Amino acid sequence: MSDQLRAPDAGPYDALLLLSFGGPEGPEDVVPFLENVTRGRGIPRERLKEVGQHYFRFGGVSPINGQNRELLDALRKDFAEHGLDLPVYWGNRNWAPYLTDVLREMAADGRRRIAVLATSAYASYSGCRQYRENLADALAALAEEGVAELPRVDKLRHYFNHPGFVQPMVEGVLASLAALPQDVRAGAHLAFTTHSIPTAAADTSGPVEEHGDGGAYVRQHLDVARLIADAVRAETGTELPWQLVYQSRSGAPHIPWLEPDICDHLESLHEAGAPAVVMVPIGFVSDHMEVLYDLDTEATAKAAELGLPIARSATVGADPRFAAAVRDLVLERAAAERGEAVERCALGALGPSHDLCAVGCCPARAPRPAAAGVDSPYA
Ligand SMILES: CC1=C(CCC(=O)O)c2cc3nc(cc4[nH]c(cc5[nH]c(cc1n2)c(C)c5CCC(=O)O)c(CCC(=O)O)c4C)C(CCC(=O)O)=C3C
Ligand SMILES: [Fe+2]
Repeated sequence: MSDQLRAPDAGPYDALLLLSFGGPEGPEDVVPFLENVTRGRGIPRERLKEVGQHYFRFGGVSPINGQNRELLDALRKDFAEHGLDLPVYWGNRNWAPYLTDVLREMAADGRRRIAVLATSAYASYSGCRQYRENLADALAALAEEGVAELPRVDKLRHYFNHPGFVQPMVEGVLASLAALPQDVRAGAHLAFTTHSIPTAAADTSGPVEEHGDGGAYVRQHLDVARLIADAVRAETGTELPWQLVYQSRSGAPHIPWLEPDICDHLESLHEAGAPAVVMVPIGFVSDHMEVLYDLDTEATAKAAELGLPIARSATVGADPRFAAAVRDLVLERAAAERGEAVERCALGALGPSHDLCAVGCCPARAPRPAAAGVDSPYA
């Protein structure tokens, strides 16, 4: 049989779990959802009221669940088209379908070795370890219930620099530039945006060797921003000025978070005479609430007030190239787990991210058990 026809081997994995944030599906879900998200996180009441309003503006429905359903469809379609016989499940950290429930279902279906794709592409406590803690919590809950054989969960590596994540965003930027008025296009600024996090969390993001000065979180985002800016220059022949900026700040005002905020950045650009801006939300996998509210609503209104032409480029969402990248990540990890030599696909200067988080990678403020790392209590 030719290579093309041989079915790809996902062994030892017998399932893929799409693990996401979760979001409300109606007005009555909003407050309990926010309580789930912020339990023990010290978010001021005022901020919660304000974020609740963002959801109510959209009928209490977060777009994230619909986007995950589309991604599930894209993954199943891609796997079927490539002869990869691997069932795909979906569970969330903060809303139904809950992670614990889906892992219980997977165990009952006889799944023993699960590859996990988190809908978060970069290192950080919020984007990586917190998902691993929730996996450990879910396994602990199943053990408590007396589930005899707990499945083993392996979280797939960070994919911020995988071409299947980067290339759709390059196209998105080109499309946004084309949508700007012709006379301002050539001078447009690219504002790459991601979720602000406390500077202390950024500085300790990634493995211990990468701590300090924004840590792996900032370096990974800068690498992706540079890759996209370079690809756009190669395509348009114009070097557009760019900067990495932040959005969706939360937490108490006296705690430092990554800055500048996108809205302050728009003001500075306007003052400096920038003719137009494309916002590029590289920190997010789909157009969820942070993108629809903080960029498409708030920042877009700020730009209108300044008279600054603005566009927002697409996130990868359910792009077939992203689905193919997920297949690549599963097969890469499967081969590595079988002890085979693997080629790991990665663009940019940083190289492919690690499979297993080391001790001290993206530490929590208060240490808790986390699965899928070198010190996981669930081997
Ligand atoms: C790095 C990062 C990502 C990207 C990685 C990833 O995707 O995981 C992300 C994604 C998301 N964050 C989301 C929602 C929220 N995040 C909050 C709060 C926080 N996020 C933080 C960080 C991140 N968040 C942090 C440091 C906090 C402060 C509280 C704490 O220290 O933990 C709050 C509380 C209210 C507020 O303070 O904003 C909400 C409601 C949704 C769902 C959106 C939807 O419904 O469509 C998604 C995808
Ligand atoms: Fe968040």
